Amino acid sequence: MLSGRVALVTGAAGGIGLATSRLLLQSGAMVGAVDKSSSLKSTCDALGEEFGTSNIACLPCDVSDDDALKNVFKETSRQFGSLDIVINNAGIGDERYWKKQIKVNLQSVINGTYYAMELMSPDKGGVIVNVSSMAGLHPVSTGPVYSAVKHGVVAFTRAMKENVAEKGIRINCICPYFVDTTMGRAGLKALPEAEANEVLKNGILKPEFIAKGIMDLITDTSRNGAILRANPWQGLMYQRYKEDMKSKL
Ligand SMILES: NC(=O)C1=CN([C@@H]2O[C@H](COP(=O)(O)OP(=O)(O)OC[C@H]3O[C@@H](n4cnc5c(N)ncnc54)[C@H](O)[C@@H]3O)[C@@H](O)[C@H]2O)C=CC1
Ligand SMILES: CCCCCC(=O)CC\C=C/C=C/C=C/[C@@H](O)[C@@H](O)CCCC(=O)O
Repeated sequence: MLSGRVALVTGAAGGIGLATSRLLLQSGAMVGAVDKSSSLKSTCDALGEEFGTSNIACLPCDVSDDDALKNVFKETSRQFGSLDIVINNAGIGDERYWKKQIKVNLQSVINGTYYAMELMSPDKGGVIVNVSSMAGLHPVSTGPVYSAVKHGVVAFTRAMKENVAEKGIRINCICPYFVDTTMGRAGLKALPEAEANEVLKNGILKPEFIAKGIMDLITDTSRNGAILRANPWQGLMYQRYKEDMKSKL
């Protein structure tokens, strides 16, 4: 389905980013895997074993370092000959380091979007998917700065739809509920008991389910500026805004 397409995934060493990288490779894409984790190399080696070493580029990088992020975007395009898909996924969820949250969870998404616009070819139908959170739609008292930056990811994605469309690119966003990853488990642990029990009652999503939602945003060429919610009781569902209703009248 994505044969010959080139993707860059940030936060690819684990969790949602790893699940998304695997699904992209299974679908025939080549993947530039970006992460600051020391486990990135072993992850890429394993993916190379399974999908072919020529289809994966291991690109260590701290996405909050603007120049380093720009370099891995350029390297992905250089190594594979183009850049068609960008998944701005890397993120942290720790209010003790709230300034770092702003840099990792929002600044890197903005930078990644602009770098993608510079490198994507206007006639190849590029697509950017930004990973926000349910906290990007519903403020969470235990994560005020996390909520703020994730709201920013949603707003930035929606605000950029016309700007990217001028370059033949689409930009979309996914907002997951709790997902069974390192961050998700830590976030759950940090909740007051009653709230944690509520989350467990609602259910925890699998990273592979979010990867499928991201794939939908990549392959559905009708979607630009779309906000896709992912929760255990409704599955994948597009957020509706009044301009969507107007356009449907
Ligand atoms: N797990 C969950 O419950 C939810 C997660 N999300 C979002 O999904 C995205 C992925 O999170 P998960 O896979 O759950 O977390 P995770 O912690 O399992 O994976 C995040 C990956 O990003 C990498 N990373 C973190 N900071 C980085 C930096 N400065 N530079 C490069 N790589 C960096 C980590 O090394 C890790 O491999 C994040 O943006 C998160 O906010 C959204 C909603 C729910
Ligand atoms: C600080 C670390 C957070 C861990 C990673 C996440 O982002 C987990 C998800 C964060 C927030 C969840 C918010 C839940 C809100 C509920 O009150 C409910 O109203 C959600 C409604 C579901 C929907 O709108 O689809």
